[in-house]
Amino acid sequence: MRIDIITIFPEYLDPLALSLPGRARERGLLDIQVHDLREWTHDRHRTVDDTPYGGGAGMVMRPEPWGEALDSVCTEESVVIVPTPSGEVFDQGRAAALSAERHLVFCCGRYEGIDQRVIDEIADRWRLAELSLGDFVLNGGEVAALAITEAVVRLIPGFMGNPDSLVEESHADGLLEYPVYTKPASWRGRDVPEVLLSGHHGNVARWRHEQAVERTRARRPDLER
Ligand SMILES: COC(=O)c1ccnc(N)c1
Repeated sequence: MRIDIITIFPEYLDPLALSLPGRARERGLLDIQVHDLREWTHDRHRTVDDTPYGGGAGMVMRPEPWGEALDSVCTEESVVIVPTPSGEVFDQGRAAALSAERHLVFCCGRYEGIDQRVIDEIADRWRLAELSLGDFVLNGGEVAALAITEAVVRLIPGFMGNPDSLVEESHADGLLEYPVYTKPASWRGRDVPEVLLSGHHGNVARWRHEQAVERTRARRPDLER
């Protein structure tokens, strides 16, 4: 998979060089390129924003630099992701679908947003995904691009050292994950549930499923089937 991220704060994406994505890059599973949107400006001040038509506070990102950046980066197989609070809510199912794609392009907006004609241009020429991390506002799309990238690339076949660890994750089966324990068996007077020390795999599996159902019911009734 190749991922291109276009932003006016490229250093915000430095964490992608660490840990999982860094190792996958070395193994050739993943190629991530971060681009400064100002590469596609031509004025002395490298201007990327201007005042909004119709008035109002703040600034809007100009369409020209975005248009040139997308012309330069996108191909016919690109999925162009625009992180925005007004997008569809990103979830594990979407992460799995995106992990099967060959090319993701992230457009990280700042200010009051990107001129709508850029979004319309993307929708006409490539596959557009306007995605939200949830009902809250950030100062820019970079944090969301980091989160979406991590959620997606860890699902790429061959990416995780132990693929078994992906099977019982939260949301993988539509439920929240069960509670986990490790040594010591007793800690500050708190004991590990007996069933987990029993060595009876059937009982352990049953207990874990019951815990996942109970936790989902309590915290995320919207996920209940
Ligand atoms: C500028 O982008 C955002 O504020 C944003 C992006 C994705 N999800 C959100 N909840 C907010």
